[in-house]
Amino acid sequence: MNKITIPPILNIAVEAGQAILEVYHDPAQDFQITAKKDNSPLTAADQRSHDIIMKGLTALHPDIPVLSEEGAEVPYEIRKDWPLYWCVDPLDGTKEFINRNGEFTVNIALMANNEPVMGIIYSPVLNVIYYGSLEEGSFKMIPGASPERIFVSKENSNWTAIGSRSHADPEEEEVLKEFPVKDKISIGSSLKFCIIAEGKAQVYYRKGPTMEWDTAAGQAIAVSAGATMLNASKGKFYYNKPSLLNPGFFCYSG
Ligand SMILES: Nc1ncnc2c1ncn2[C@@H]1O[C@H](COP(=O)(O)O)[C@@H](OP(=O)(O)O)[C@H]1O
Ligand SMILES: [Mg+2]
Repeated sequence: MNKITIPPILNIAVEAGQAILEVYHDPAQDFQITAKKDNSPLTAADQRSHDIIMKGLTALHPDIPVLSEEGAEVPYEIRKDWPLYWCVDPLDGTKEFINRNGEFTVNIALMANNEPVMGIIYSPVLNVIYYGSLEEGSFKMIPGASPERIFVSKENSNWTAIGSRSHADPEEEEVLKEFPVKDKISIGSSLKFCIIAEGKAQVYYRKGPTMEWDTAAGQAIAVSAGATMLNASKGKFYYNKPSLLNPGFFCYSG
């Protein structure tokens, strides 16, 4: 097996993000929206990003399987025995992409024994990469520039909560009362985990549904920067479940 290192994966994420941007900035594109099973919009950009990531990851690591939102469904009976796999969301924040507000990301996570151990998130519009591994910590980088190490906030009071722009649940406010929250901000996509990782917000509570590929890379980056990820009952947050639908969760500083 080839040694797994982060830099070539960063290049794949940036290449995928640039392909997304070509669609995003094309004024002739009406995004060819079709309905997926969960009714979220599917665009040409999702598919282009998926193809680049699949090609890139399988060329680098032909022996590591890929579970992608845009890939074929893999039966639980097969994936349950994977010791290592990539969990990929080629374009997270499709609603934000369609609304052209820039809040979408490319997400690649390495899963070892069903835990996110490495994560890469690229925001094509911001042209910023967040990445991290449990071994080496988390970083923020403009492609081609030097990476900056990032850490969660050490703030004990005056917390900022971060939540979904398009899928917030009114009951989230209630649960957030157990944290010292003073402010609330909303943003689309896995950027929420990155903002926790760089200490600009302290808690992300999500009541409503997400899929495993929405959280895997973000969890790896946030946890590698010092955050805690728990399910909504404060238990362990599991991956590679028979259903890839996530329960509610908390991701918070410390
Ligand atoms: N009813 C539902 N069932 C499953 N996942 C849902 C969902 N509604 C939203 N999501 C997930 O929430 C993600 C968006 O989160 P956010 O609102 O934080 O940006 C979506 O990612 P995609 O945009 O990649 O489809 C989608 O996977
Ligand atoms: Mg997603």
